[in-house]
Amino acid sequence: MNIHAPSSPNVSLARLPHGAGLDLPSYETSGAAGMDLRAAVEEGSPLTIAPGKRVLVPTGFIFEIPDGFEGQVRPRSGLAFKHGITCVNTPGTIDSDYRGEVKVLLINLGEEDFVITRGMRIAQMVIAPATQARIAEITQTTATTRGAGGFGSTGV
Ligand SMILES: O=c1ccn([C@H]2C[C@H](O)[C@@H](COP(=O)(O)OP(=O)(O)OP(=O)(O)O)O2)c(=O)[nH]1
Ligand SMILES: [Mg+2]
Repeated sequence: MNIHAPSSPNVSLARLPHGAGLDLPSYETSGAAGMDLRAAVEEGSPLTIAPGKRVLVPTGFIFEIPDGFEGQVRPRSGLAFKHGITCVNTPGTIDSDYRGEVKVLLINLGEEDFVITRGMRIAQMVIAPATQARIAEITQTTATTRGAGGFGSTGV
């Protein structure tokens, strides 16, 4: 179902023991920006998020994202709209040199318990270009029309 541009980066996934049998993260439509991530919670032991609480949900995979790219973990709008489930730290940042399991930090902003079962698509990951800037300290900044104006300085 995925359509790859010639410049699409290769992302390799290593399956952890508790990810056994799970479908790989996948793009659900040909133009989907994010691949859906699935919950690697134990079969028969669903994870319940009470209202106002947060949980770290395992995905069962280690990602190898190539240099020059990052993974952005974002909420799914359906879960957010229907149940108030979102990512606390959205977008979560997955560094290209990270070799731990990707986990999703969810919070329940709804009014009811939300139950996460094995294989449930809980969030999505966008692979995006990321650069490291050359950082230098200076003593004087260049003048601009905006200057220090911000936070609504240009009007509504
Ligand atoms: O939603 C997330 C966010 C991060 N991570 C992993 C991958 C990322 O590369 C690493 C560190 O993330 P981040 O830099 O956001 O966290 P930190 O609090 O700054 O931790 P660290 O000191 O390890 O960088 O944690 C996840 O699995 N899920
Ligand atoms: Mg960090």
